Order: sequence, then structure tokens, then C-alpha cells
Amino acid sequence: MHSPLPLFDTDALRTLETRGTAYLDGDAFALMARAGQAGWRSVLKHWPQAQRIAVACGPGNNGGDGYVLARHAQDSGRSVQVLRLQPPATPLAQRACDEYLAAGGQVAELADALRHADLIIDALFGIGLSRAPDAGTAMLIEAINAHPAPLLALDVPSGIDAVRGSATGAAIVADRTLQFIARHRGLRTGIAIDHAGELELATLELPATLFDGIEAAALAYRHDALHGFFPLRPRDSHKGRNGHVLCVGGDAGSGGAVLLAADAALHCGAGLVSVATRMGHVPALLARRPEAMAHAVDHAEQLAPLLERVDAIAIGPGLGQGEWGRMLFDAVLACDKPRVFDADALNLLARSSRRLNECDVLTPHPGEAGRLLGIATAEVQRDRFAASQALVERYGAQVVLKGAGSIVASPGAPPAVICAGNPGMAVGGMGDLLTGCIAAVLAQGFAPRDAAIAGALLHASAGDAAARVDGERGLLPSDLLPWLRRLANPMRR
Ligand SMILES: NC(=O)C1=CN([C@@H]2O[C@H](COP(=O)(O)OP(=O)(O)OC[C@H]3O[C@@H](n4cnc5c(N)ncnc54)[C@H](O)[C@@H]3O)[C@@H](O)[C@H]2O)[C@H](O)CC1
Ligand SMILES: [K+]
Repeated sequence: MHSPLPLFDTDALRTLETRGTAYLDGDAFALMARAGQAGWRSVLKHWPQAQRIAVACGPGNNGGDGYVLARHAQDSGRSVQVLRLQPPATPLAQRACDEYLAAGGQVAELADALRHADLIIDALFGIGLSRAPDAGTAMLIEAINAHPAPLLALDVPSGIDAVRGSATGAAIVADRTLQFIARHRGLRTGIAIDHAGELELATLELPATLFDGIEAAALAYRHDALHGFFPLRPRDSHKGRNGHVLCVGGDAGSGGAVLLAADAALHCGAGLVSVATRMGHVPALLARRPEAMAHAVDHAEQLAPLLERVDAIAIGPGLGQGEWGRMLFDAVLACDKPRVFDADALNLLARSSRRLNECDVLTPHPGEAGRLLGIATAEVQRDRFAASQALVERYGAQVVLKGAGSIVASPGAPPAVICAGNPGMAVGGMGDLLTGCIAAVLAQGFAPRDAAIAGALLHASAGDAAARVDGERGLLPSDLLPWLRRLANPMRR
């Protein structure tokens, strides 16, 4: 897959800050000056018409970046007001503030600064946020968020944890976030996506060699990573050589889910798809997907020959947790083929606490992840990276933690963040499609981690493509099918 974007944590940023300062002959203020100037260039590029700029400056060096930007804006002849709850608390921020005031800059009360602003700069906190904003700061953040002017956040939208992507209290909702030196891991998953807005990176003209020896804390995959992932098929290909997927599920009354998984597997290029389900769903399946082979399964012995024949198994969509579902779950647990566990199969797994292996894939949403870990959903969302890694440790499988910015965690590799998808996909059936997508890529012989990433990327990118045509609201799982097929084919040469 195309090389993903490396994302970094705060420790890495601190190391880069030290190396950057050394690169500038020990002049730390030069680094801050570059950051503030990069912020000003972003203003000129995206809001050149802004004439009345309010800059909210915190006490630390993020605030220092804000004072530098404010001085540039002041020098350009624009009306600038700095608003702040505390004076600068670091020597660099103090120097930036002094230079701003010396250039005639104004510090104003909140109401005055915001009254006529047509652009707001958030320089309250960056990577130094260490606790929930206090009441006064929270009120300031809420007042800024309620203001109609566009908002540029410097480095991190204040109140957001740049590594976890969560917030412990009030947090800025920015239209754009300009990150300094390196991309923050936390801004591409969970609630941070809505708080960061458009993401931009200012390298501060530092050499790439500064990154030598620094490990990425995560890898960001976008839809272009799929280009060239699926090879062209040999002309003499035949269906038996393109992967056989078995979809297991569909208890009485819930046949639709397992049919969606089968649909997705076919559209992602599986050569053969079989479905093991209740007798009652067989006619509907055959009517909708004659390409799939339907098997009515009421006893484990009926499943055994199927498990033998296929290359990958997707179990869970509509499986239920009754006797029938448990019987199928136990039979699949006993087989050694690559498996995707979703929905009720995850709930049954949580009760069995069986360990799996590296060729298996779990696809929990945050609630299912909580049940698998025995923690609250809120706890999962507070640190999606930690939760998905904990699942890897506990079950020994690949884990796709679904939600905004799905995370693919694997044994012995940095987490992958799926930078695609949209809220229109928060509807029933989308998870069933994902199960089929991943099983199809597994069945075509790709390594489990690649299959989990590619399957999740196919799914999310198809959701974005379908939403671009007719919007996010009312998006249906079936709308994704043609896009899965387009994305699963090599770019036409
Ligand atoms: N990383 C780089 O290469 C560069 C970083 N720059 C900017 O510096 C900030 C980080 O600055 P730092 O002083 O470490 O912290 P912050 O300014 O983010 O804020 C911490 C500051 O605020 C206090 N604080 C923390 N949490 C709270 C809270 N909840 N309520 C009130 N006060 C709080 C804390 O005590 C500190 O005083 C980085 O993000 C960049 O913007 C360079 O300027 C450019 C290169
Ligand atoms: K900020």
C-alpha cells in the first residue's frame, strides 16, 4: 500500500522542538517566530479579507505563537485585539508579547475583542495542555465557539488531547488547525476530527533529518493508499482462485445483515461467496445474489465441510446469541482459517474470553470494545489507541476499532488510522458491509494487517464517494456496493 503519513505523539514533538532549536543555533525564539509567521501565512492564504482579528493567547508557548501572529497582523495594518485570561508564563511567550505590545498591539477584554472580529485565532493551549480547562477558560472557549467568525487553531484545537484525540472538558471547534513541525496522532480520530477542522502542517522549514530515529506513533491511511493495492488479475483467472468467503449469520428474523456481508465480499472481488444461515433466509439470498451459494445450517456438522473449503470466514452479522448462534460460533472458533468477528460474534467472544491469532480480525464499535475489555464505552473513546491496543494484547488478533477515524491495531506494528468515512455511515448495516470487505481481502490472500487496513479503507472510501454523490443523510449500505467495486480495481492504466 502507498506509504501512509506518519503521525507523532507529544514526546516526539518535544524532541523535535529541542532538535529544531539546536538546528537554529539554540535560538528557541526563532522557532516560535517561524510558527507565528506560518500562522500568519495561513491567515493570508485562507482569510485574506479578514480585517478585525481576535487572538486568544494562553500563558504558554502556544500563546507565544499567537502573539507573534498578532504582531504580523498588526504590522499589516489590520485591527488586532489579543484576549487572554493569564499573562505569559514562559520567557519566550513573554518576549513575543512584549514585541507585540511594542508594535502598538492591544490587549482587550473578551467582549471587546470578540465584538467585531471577523477572524479568531486560538492560541490558548497546544501540546502542553495538562488538565481540563478551568471554569474561566471553559467560558472563554464556549464564547469563542459560539462566535460566528471563522477560527484558526494554532498547533492543536485548545482543550483537545493531541495524542489521544479526546477532551476532558471544553474544547475549541476550529475551521482549520495548523500543526507545527509534525502531524499530531490524536487529531485524526474520535471527537478530535470535528474539533480540528481542516488539518494543515507547517514544517517551519526544518530539515527532514530532524526526524531520524523518531518512531511514528501511528500511520494515517487515506483512500489513495488503495491505488495499486489489488493487482490486475491474470487473464486465465477462474473463480476458484480469487478467494472463497463464508459468511455465517442471519438468525431467524435477521437475514439482512449476513446478506449485506455477502454483497460486500462479492463487490470487493471474492471469487466465491457462501452463506451459512437459517433455512428461512435462503430464498431471499438466492433471489438477491444468485452468485452466492446459500446453505441452510442447523447443526455444526453441516458447517464443517464449508469451513474446510473456504479461504476466510466472516461471522457475526445477525448471528444472535441464542443456541443456534452459539453453536456456529463454537464451530468457527475451532477452525484455523482467517476469521472476521463482528457484532454478536464479538459479544459471544467477550463471554468466552478465548484467545485468537494474528490472522483473525475483530471489528468492534466502541460499545463492543468496551464489553470485550470490561470497561465503559466512554473509557474506550477517551483513548481509542490504548483501547484498540489492549484488545490486540488480550485477543492476539488484528483489531479494527470503528468510529470517526477507525483505528487498525495489530501485534507488533504502529496503529493505522483510517482517514476516510463520514457520519452518513452511522446507519444499520454498514458494519455488516465492513465485515464482508475485510473477509474478501483476507480470502484473496493478503496479509491480515493489510487486509484489515485495505478492507476498512475500501469501506470508508466507498462511503465518502457515495456521500459525495447524494449527501450523507439517507446513505444506505447498498449505495456503497458499486463504489467498493470501483475502488477494488487497479486504476485503469
Ligand atoms: N513543538 C514545537 O516544536 C513547537 C512548539 N511551539 C508551541 O509551543 C506549544 C507548547 O507550549 P507549552 O508552553 O509547552 O504549552 P502550551 O502553550 O500548550 O500550554 C501549556 C501552558 O498552559 C498551562 N496549562 C495547561 N493546561 C491548562 C489548563 N487546563 N488550564 C490552564 N492552564 C493550563 C500550562 O501550565 C502551561 O503554562 C506548542 O503547542 C506550539 O504551539 C513553538 O512555539 C513552535 C514549535
Ligand atoms: K491552540
